[in-house]
Amino acid sequence: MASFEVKGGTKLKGDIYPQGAKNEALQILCAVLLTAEPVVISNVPDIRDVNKLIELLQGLGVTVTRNALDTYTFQADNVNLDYLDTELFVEQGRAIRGSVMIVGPMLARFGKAKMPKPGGDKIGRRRLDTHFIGFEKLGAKFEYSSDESFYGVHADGLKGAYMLLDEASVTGTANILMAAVLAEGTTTIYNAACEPYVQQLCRMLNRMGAKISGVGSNLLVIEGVEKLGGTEHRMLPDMIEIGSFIGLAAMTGSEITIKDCQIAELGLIPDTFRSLGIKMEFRGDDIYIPSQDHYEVETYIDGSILNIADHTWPGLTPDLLSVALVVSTQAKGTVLVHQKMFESRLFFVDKLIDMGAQIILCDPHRATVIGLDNQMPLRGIRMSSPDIRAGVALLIAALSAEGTSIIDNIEQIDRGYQNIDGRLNAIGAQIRRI
Ligand SMILES: CC(=O)N[C@H]1[C@@H](OP(=O)(O)OP(=O)(O)OC[C@H]2O[C@@H](n3ccc(=O)[nH]c3=O)[C@H](O)[C@@H]2O)O[C@H](CO)[C@@H](O)[C@@H]1O
Ligand SMILES: C=C(OP(=O)(O)O)C(=O)O
Repeated sequence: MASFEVKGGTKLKGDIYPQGAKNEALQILCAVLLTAEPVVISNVPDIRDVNKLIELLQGLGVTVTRNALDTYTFQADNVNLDYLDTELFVEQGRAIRGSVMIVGPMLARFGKAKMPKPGGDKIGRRRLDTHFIGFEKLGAKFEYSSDESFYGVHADGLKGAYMLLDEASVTGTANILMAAVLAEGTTTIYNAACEPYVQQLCRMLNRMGAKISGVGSNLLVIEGVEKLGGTEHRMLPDMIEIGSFIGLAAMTGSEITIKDCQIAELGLIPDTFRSLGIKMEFRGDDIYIPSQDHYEVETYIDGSILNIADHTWPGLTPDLLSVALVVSTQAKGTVLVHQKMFESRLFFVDKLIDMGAQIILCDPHRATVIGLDNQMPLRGIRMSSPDIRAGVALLIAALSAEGTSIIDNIEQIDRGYQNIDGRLNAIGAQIRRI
């Protein structure tokens, strides 16, 4: 288990480039299984979860060529279905959440797929019913072994169908979509998730020859095709990383320019941080955050307390609530943070309380943060990162704190943030990997 030693209290200054989007990458990489032709993907982040998925694809027989640091060619012309029965596959599948999205493409192209209960953050219940109900609607037979926590599907041929998803699951929508593109006839997915990750997947599949309309909405209509071909795809910058950098700049009083953000794809993210009083300017496609000693939380028109809550897209992604919460600890004012989707994602606040933050955890989903207005800096402590986003929130807290902090279990941060210590040290942070 690796740790970060973080010397806090230093202002950072300079330009930083966001990596390619982790959650998009996990979908896009699974989509390479839909064709025997080469698929070239660029802006691939060099992070643990993505690298593990690439290893899994290699295990399945996909030829992977690294053309440049962030660019790969994938060719799935010799997929080995027996690999699904190996212990290595089970181990790789269990390690990451994104592995579940091999099921849709495998089912569509080879008529069968199986999957151990996937990994990912332990942030509450993470059911997969939406995925498998969707496959069943397309005509697949579903089997579940509760002893081994193994999910399996098989079909002689998928048939298009109408479905109203029981929840707008991000990975569920991607998975069903990847099965439906090769199904016979028309599939309609209503209550589809429409995060930029899913929109990007739709655009890529259409370039491969799929016929998907309604991209960006919660009603996707897919005319099945017989075959898909190769394509080239570039990943969007990681919107969660961009939000994390905005929070980091505010909390440490740093002047930072986040480069090439594809601002049009960020939805409510900039305005959410603005509502905490954080100033920022859009300069072309860069986000410039000036050094600010104070930031004051907005209240609503009727004077009531600001509420930052997650929602399916185009609402605020749940993956940024931990960062919004940590930034609120030094704002002027009070914020109610409401994590609706996951019930175990706010428990990390006990570490912030140990550092001196004023937070009341109302229940597993809600925390009230009473901002300290930079009158009392947080104190460095030893802590452990429970999940990827809490981990980065703790890193931001440690960079703002007086004294030295140790953050253990940084493998969680490495799951989704590429060389975060190196990149932040380049603009003045003092982070040592120990
Ligand atoms: C690899 C990947 O892409 N992971 C992301 C993906 O996970 P993932 O696709 O696993 O998450 P889902 O969208 O399926 O669901 C997330 C949680 O929200 C609940 N839920 C979801 C939709 C809904 O309408 N109502 C509802 O209550 C689900 O029950 C679940 O507890 O989307 C999540 C929600 O944006 C993000 O936190 C994860 O980072
Ligand atoms: C919850 C997350 O990831 P995963 O779904 O891979 O666990 C996340 O990216 O914040």
